[in-house]
Amino acid sequence: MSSTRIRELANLIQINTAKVDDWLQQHSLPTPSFDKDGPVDLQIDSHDIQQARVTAMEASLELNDLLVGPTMLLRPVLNGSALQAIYRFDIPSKVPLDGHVSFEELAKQCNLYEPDLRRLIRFAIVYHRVFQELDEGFVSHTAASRKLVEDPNSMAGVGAMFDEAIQAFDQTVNALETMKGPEPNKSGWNIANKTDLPIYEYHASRPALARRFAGAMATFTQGLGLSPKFLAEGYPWTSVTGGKGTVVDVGGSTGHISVALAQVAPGLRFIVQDLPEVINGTREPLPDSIASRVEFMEHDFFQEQPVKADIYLFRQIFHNWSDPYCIKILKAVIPALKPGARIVANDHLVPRPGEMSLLQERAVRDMDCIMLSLFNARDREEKDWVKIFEQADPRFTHIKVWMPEGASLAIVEAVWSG
Ligand SMILES: C[S@@+](CC[C@H](N)C(=O)[O-])C[C@H]1O[C@@H](n2cnc3c(N)ncnc32)[C@H](O)[C@@H]1O
Repeated sequence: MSSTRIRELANLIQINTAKVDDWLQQHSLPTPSFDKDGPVDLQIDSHDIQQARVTAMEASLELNDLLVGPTMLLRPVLNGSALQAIYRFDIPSKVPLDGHVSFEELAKQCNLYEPDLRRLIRFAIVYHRVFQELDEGFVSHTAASRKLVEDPNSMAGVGAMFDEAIQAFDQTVNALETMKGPEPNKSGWNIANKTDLPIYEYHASRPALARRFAGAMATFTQGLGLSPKFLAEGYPWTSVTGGKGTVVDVGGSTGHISVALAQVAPGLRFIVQDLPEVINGTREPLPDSIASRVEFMEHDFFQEQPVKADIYLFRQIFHNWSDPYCIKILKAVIPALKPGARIVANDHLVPRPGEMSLLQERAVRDMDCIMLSLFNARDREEKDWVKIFEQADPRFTHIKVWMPEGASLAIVEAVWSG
């Protein structure tokens, strides 16, 4: 098998970590650990061993970045200004896909002071691997920055995260301190945007923001374990419906999930419901093979559900709302439910401590805290899911929660026994 960069890095990590470890043992120094009594600093006074330590650290960072991949590298670090500027001034489209552009020229095109633009770009280069500077003073693309040119949803994701969400994180503790209650307009996002409107109502009169948010949703479903295939393969769509029937994709945004599901369940019809500004905004193009089975409909899920269906899918909906609002959403579906109809939710499942790997648990805690900052809402543990169904109506029965193999989102199912 030929050597690749990732194998080379793994070797570097192996060799240099062994050098550090041998040296620490020879000098009877404690091994690094997160234990309460573990060493606060590694006391390495040998230049060579210090060098081995740095080599192992850098190789592991590069290996991490290569294995994580460009999409995930576009996610936040502590300072979001570089990616915010890249979004705000649409910098990726100003860098030629082949060749390069000077900082001076780029600054002119963005109407920015060149030293400021240069430092922001250099931050993005080292933190996000967005752009590179192969010749000093000249900017060219990397895979991540090219993705921002070629994939408008990725660019929308950067905008939603760095030109909207990150400002809400800053205000979250202020919101917790000064605003009490379950309402969706009591969040850090509300303080940051100086508005009493909840985020979706605020977006309603700002179609560009609504489109950006919908585009961001579509790109964030490309993360590890978030592919629609986990929902498509992890739920028995065909057996539950006898192979034909209707699925309402409530809050289905661009329809990207229904498009994926329609491909695995050829007998099912899908109705994607969302707010008017989303339904009339960016829509997923429908492949010919499924176009006749996927429809779009304006519907506010706090109003009575107008469609009688077999399954009502709520993917990443309930985590945008606090419990009393989730209960209202469920109650609004009840008039349309026939016995045996299913509610299927697809959301993160908050684990008990230690139940998931560190990386998985970080992803869930990350999303849970984003829900807090933007919506004054939350992700839920299994018992919380059971509780909201029981509180909405005791005729929701057979409540089951499971995690498809490799998925990041759990499937929650309740059957209407009405
Ligand atoms: C987090 S996104 C999830 C989108 C999609 N289900 C997915 O999994 O990608 C939440 C969606 O709920 C929609 N939404 C918010 N309030 C709504 C309401 N009152 N009625 C219908 N849809 C709403 C938003 O427009 C958005 O598309």
